[in-house]
Amino acid sequence: MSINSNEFQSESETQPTLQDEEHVIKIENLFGGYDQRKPFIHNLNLKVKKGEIYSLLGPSAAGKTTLLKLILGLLIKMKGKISIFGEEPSLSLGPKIGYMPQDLSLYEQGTAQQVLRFFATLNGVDKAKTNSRIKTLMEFLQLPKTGRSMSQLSGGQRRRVSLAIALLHEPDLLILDEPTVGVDPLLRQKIWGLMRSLTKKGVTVIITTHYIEEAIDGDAVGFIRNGTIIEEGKPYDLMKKHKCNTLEDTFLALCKKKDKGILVREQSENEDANELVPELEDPQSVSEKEILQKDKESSDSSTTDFSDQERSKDLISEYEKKNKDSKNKKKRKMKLRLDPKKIWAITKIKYQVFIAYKIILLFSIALPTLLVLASSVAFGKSPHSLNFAIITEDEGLVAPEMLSQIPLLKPNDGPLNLGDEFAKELKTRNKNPSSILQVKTEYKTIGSAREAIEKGDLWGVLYIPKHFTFGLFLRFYACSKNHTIIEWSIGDLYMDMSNAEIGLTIVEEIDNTFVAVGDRLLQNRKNQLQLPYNIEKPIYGKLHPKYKDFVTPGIMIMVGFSFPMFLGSIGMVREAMLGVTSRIWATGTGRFEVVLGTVTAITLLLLLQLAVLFPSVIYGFKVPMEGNIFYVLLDIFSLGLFGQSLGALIGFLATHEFQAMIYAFLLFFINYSLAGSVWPALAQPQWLYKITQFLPTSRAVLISRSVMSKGWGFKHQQVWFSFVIVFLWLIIFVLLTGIFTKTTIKPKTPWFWEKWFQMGKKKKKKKKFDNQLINQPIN
Ligand SMILES: Nc1ncnc2c1ncn2[C@@H]1O[C@H](COP(=O)(O)OP(=O)(O)OP(=O)(O)O)[C@@H](O)[C@H]1O
Repeated sequence: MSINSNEFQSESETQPTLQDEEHVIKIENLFGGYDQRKPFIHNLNLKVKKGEIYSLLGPSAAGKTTLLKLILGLLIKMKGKISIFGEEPSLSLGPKIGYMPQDLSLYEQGTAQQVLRFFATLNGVDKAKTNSRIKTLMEFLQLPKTGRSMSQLSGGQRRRVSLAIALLHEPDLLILDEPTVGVDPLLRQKIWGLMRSLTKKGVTVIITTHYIEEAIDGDAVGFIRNGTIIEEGKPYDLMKKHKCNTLEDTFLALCKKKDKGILVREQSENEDANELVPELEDPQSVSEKEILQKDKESSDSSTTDFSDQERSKDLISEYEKKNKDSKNKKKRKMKLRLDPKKIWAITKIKYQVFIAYKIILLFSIALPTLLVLASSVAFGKSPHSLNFAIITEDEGLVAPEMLSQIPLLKPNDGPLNLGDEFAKELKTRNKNPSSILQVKTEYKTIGSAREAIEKGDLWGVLYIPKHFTFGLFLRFYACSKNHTIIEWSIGDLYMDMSNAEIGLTIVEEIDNTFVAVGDRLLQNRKNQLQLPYNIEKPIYGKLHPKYKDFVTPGIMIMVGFSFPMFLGSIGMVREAMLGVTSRIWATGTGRFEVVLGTVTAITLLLLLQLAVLFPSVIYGFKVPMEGNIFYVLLDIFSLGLFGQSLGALIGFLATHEFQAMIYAFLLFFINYSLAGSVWPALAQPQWLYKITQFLPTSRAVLISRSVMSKGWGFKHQQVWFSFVIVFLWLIIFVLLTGIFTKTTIKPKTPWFWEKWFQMGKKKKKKKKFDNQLINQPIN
């Protein structure tokens, strides 16, 4: 069933709340744009009456979108006056305005209905009305009723969803940036019919369009070129005035007159300042090509009539002063608006994005658990199956009179050969394929074994010399100090030490083998070689601690911190790039509502992650949990919030997802390596340790480790003090997030970069100047 504009109109219950002010939009001497040093919009004046359709017409890059953003308060003006409904542009006007941006500025996930419902909530439309409005608008705009996601709709259908959003809450003012692009002629007519019927009810419409001729149906037209309105008036009046049959010709004629005027003025100023400027009779004498070229040049260089450096400086200082004044005023007026419905709508829409990628969502929930699993499987265990050779040339001790001098040796043992004993013990200890060493017997000379190490076939070789046993006998029982004898009693260990962990493991195994041989031979005095102290049952931890018990709290904290940081930053940048952020601001949704909605969404995800992680860690991987689990939860949670606020700041600073990813990676690796998560922080140089102990991540790792392996709680100084540090960081960063997350379009580059670049430029200029001086020929 198709619905025409009149049917739609009957549904509409627009009750304009306007007083009878004549002008809904009034702009005087406006300067503003993206670059605060070169305001693209300059000296612009415009008036839109209540209940009229005002068409803003101009070539590409004329400043139409920039002007609309200034009207909406999404860009900060530098000078001049903008009044909408008699007020300065502000968020509180959001519900009165329906905005359709030029770009789609919508989430690609979720169905058209879901997206419409989201914006209806942000615009304060109640539930019952939302459904009927969505139904009517979808029928009117010929949108498919099937639950297809936005990404499956055609370009034109998506733009119609975008238009529907602007119309949803029956606003008093419609600001439509090219609403008829991608729409067939029939529907275009319908849209104009709809606008006409809405204006009859008091709604005001400001529209930009590329189809200049469709503006003939509007009430007023403003021709914009190079950031300023060159003429405005009623369409037919303008056509009549410039003796043209179409609006397009009128615009061209106007441009030609203006250009000719400038050319003639410039010429006359140059030739004779007193000569009269001739009246422009024939605008056709300046070609269209010249006009387009001129427009192109001015938009490329972003220069405007207002390009004079000195004036620009005045403007900036005026702008800064004004900004300060308005900030002071705002401070007094500022009210914290927190609408739970809006916050929940933002949380829900974020989930729509997650849910669209189900596999990724499941993976995200399981991610911390998978990381702990990977680390407990792969980290902290001793290396094994290491190829190792032993070459012994030991001739042993054969003289019985010598053997009898060793009182602790078992009698009638026959000749003693410590080299053989050692080789035998080493093989016995490492007989399984998964033992630490794989003892290789094929190497007969030390040269061949060393060659094998060089080739990477062996990790090491132990060489036992010819008089090893004899040398040891003389050294210990005859107490010989002779250098040669001592040399006889020492074997040589050649190692590939390129992998420290493997090297140290082999050395430890050789040490243990020597002790085992000694224990076996000195059987009457077992433990003769044991160190003179006992390691008692540890007060905390286990006698043979596992690395996974150490590393798990660290990994949990790092995931709890970094995941929200990555998700927050990249999500924010993506939304800003899509234009969703400014569209949300335009509905009048406050920054804290957006921040809280996002935080809730990520926090819910964090909760899901913890719900999977904790049982797996405690029951699956058997990591000890000696203390109260609540402290660990609180710890990860606080760090998660900290990660989110850091992510929001990154989102503010970065202008591209790639940039956000680099910032986030940088912060992740700094924290990963300095927080003591996978290696004790006490291994750091002392000066660094003193600094890193104040990182929130270090403190969080310390808390979780203390609670999990020592059972400490709040009463313990280390725990409460660490929580204080974590909370302090959290508060500082939440405040910074609030300050930086502005409801206006963010600067292209962070202010400190800009300062840095300026300093660089100044230095370069100075250097150039110095070079010029140096290169000056000396007369
Ligand atoms: N995000 C931005 N940052 C910096 N400059 C911008 C940005 N967006 C637009 N501009 C510049 O501002 C000027 C006016 O652009 P604007 O988008 O307002 O033109 P427009 O009249 O809407 O053009 P079109 O009809 O092609 O959309 C152009 O020179 C453009 O390069």
